[in-house]
Amino acid sequence: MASTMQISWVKSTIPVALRRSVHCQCQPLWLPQRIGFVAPVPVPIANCVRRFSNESVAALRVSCCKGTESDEVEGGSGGFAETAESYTCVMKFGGSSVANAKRMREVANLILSFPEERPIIVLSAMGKTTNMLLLAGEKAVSCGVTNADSIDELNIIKDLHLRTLEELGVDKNVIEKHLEELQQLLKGIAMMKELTQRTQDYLVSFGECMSTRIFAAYLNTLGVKARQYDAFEMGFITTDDFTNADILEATYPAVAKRLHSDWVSDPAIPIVTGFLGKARKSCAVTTLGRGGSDLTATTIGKALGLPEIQVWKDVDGVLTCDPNICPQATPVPYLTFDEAAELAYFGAQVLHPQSMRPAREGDIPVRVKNSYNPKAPGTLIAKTRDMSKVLLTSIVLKRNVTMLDIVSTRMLGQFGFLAKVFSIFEDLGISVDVVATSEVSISLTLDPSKLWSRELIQQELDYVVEELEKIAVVNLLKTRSIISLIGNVQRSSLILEKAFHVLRTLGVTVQMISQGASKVNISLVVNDSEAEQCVRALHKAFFESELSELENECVPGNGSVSALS
Ligand SMILES: Nc1ncnc2c1ncn2[C@@H]1O[C@H](COP(=O)(O)OP(=O)(O)O)[C@@H](O)[C@H]1O
Ligand SMILES: N[C@@H](CC(=O)OP(=O)(O)O)C(=O)O
Repeated sequence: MASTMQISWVKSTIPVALRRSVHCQCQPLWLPQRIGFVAPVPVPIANCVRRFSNESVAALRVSCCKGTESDEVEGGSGGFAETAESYTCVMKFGGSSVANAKRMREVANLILSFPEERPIIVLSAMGKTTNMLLLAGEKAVSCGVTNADSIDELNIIKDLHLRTLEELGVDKNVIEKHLEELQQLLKGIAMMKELTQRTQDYLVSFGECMSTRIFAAYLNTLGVKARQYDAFEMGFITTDDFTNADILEATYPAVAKRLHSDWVSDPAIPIVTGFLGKARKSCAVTTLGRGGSDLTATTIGKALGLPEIQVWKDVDGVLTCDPNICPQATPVPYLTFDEAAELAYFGAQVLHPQSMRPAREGDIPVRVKNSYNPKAPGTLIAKTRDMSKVLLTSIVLKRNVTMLDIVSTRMLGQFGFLAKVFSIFEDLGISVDVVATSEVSISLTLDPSKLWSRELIQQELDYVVEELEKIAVVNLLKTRSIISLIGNVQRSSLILEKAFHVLRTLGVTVQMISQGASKVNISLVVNDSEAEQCVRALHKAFFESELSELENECVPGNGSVSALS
C-alpha cells in the first residue's frame, strides 16, 4: 500500500495535545477602541493625582456600594460580576517598562493619564533583575560562603533598587528586609553548594517582590492610594512544577474574592507581583515560566471578568517578526487568540505561551502596547477578526530544536506503531511540538529549550531513542529550527508557493512541514545555521514588497490545500 503523507500537529504533552483542536471562526468583529486609549494625552503628574484620587476613587466607592458586598464570589467568572464594577482593566508592565526610576515615573504618569480607568497593575522585576538573580544563584553554588556577599550581580541588584528608591523619594525600609533576606539566601545557597528549582523560584521572586513594593510606595508618595500584593499571598495557586508552574482553577475565585473585598473595605490601586504563585502541595513560592507576568495579568482579567487586559512592552505591539532578526518588522494591528497563542508557543518572546488561555476562556480582549510610545495603536488580540484579507500575520523562529525521524521496522501495524511512539513520550512526560506522519514513519520535534519548558537532558534523549529503537529505526537530528508561518492557513497554497519559492532561491532544504489543526500555523523545519537567513528572506517576500501587500489584501478563491487540513 502506498504510504500517503499525512500532516498533523501536536504540541505540549501528547495526551493534552491530541485532544486539542481549535477552530478559528473567522467572523469579523471589530472591537471599538477604548476612548482615550489610543492617543492618551500626557497629563502632568500633579494634575493626574488630583483627578485620580478625587474623581476616580470616589466614583469607585459609589460603584462598589452599588454592587453587592457579599463575599460569595465563587462559581465561575459570572459570579465575579460585582467586582467588574470596581476595576476596569488590568495593566501589566514588563521589566523594560520599569527598568529604573525614570521609567517608573513614566509608567506612573501613563497610568494616571487614564483617569477613567480603575486599573489593577501587574509588574515584572526591574530591567534584567531576574536574569541577574539567576546568575547570582549559579555563582553562589560554587563561590564559597565568605564570597557570597560580594557576588557582582547581588551588588548590581542592590545598587539599582536603592538608587531607584532614592530617585523616587521613597523610604529605603520598603525593601530593606528583602535585600537582607536575599543576601542571606545567597549565603545559604553557597553553604549548601546546591540550587534546587524550588530555591531558584524563591530566589527570583525577590525581583517582583521589590519592584512592586517600590512602585506602590511611589504612588502613595504622589497621593495616589496603592496597595502592594505578593501573588503567592493573594490566591495564585499553582502546581508544584517549580520554574514552570501551571495556574490551578482555584486561583480565579480566590484572587477575585481578595481583590473585591479589599476594594470594598478600602479602595486602592492594587500593585501585584507578576510571574509568581504558591505551590498547592508544598506551599512554596513558584514561578510561571520566563515572561510569566503576562499570564498573571490575563489570569486576573479572567478572575474579575474585566473588559480589557493590557500588556505594556517596549515594542509597538506584536510585530510581523522578531525585530532582533528583522529590524523592518512592523506591528500587527489585530490578532486572534489562536494566532497569538501559536505565535507565543512557537517562540515569539513578546507573549508568554500560556497567557492567551485565560483571556480566551474569559473572552477578554488583550491589548499589547508600547510603554515607550503610548500613542502607537498597538495590537488588539480578540476571539475573532476578519481574516478574508489576511495572508500572513507573523513569522516566528524557534531555535535549538531536536528532531527525530522514526521509521517503523513493521513489527507493528500503523495504529500500534503511532500509539507506541506516543506512549513512550507520554511515559517520559516529554513535550512534542510538531509532528508529520506516514503509515510507517513519523518525524517530530522536541523542544529542549530551558526557557519555556523543562530541559531535555542528554540522558533522557538517549533513553527515548533506546525505547524507540525497539520498534523502529531512529535518526536523532539536533540543532534544527522551526520557522512558523502564522496567518490564514485557508490560503495555504499561496503561502506555501511563496515560501518554497523563497527557500528554493536560497537553496535551503525543508526537512519537515506541518500544519496546525488551529488553521493558523504552518511550520517548516530547517537547519539552525540557515534559519535566520530564511526568516529574513521570507519576511521580505511576505511583508516588504508591494506585491505582498496586494496579496495580503486579495480575497482568495480556493487557496487551501485540503489534504493539509
Ligand atoms: N513578534 C514579535 N513582536 C514583538 N516583539 C517581539 C517579537 N518577537 C520577539 N520580540 C521581542 O520581545 C520583546 C518584548 O517582550 P518582553 O521582553 O517579554 O517584554 P516585557 O519584558 O516588557 O514584558 C521585544 O523587545 C522584542 O525584542
Ligand atoms: N521577571 C520575569 C517575569 C516576566 O514576565 O518578565 P518580563 O515581563 O520582563 O518578560 C522574567 O524575566 O521572566
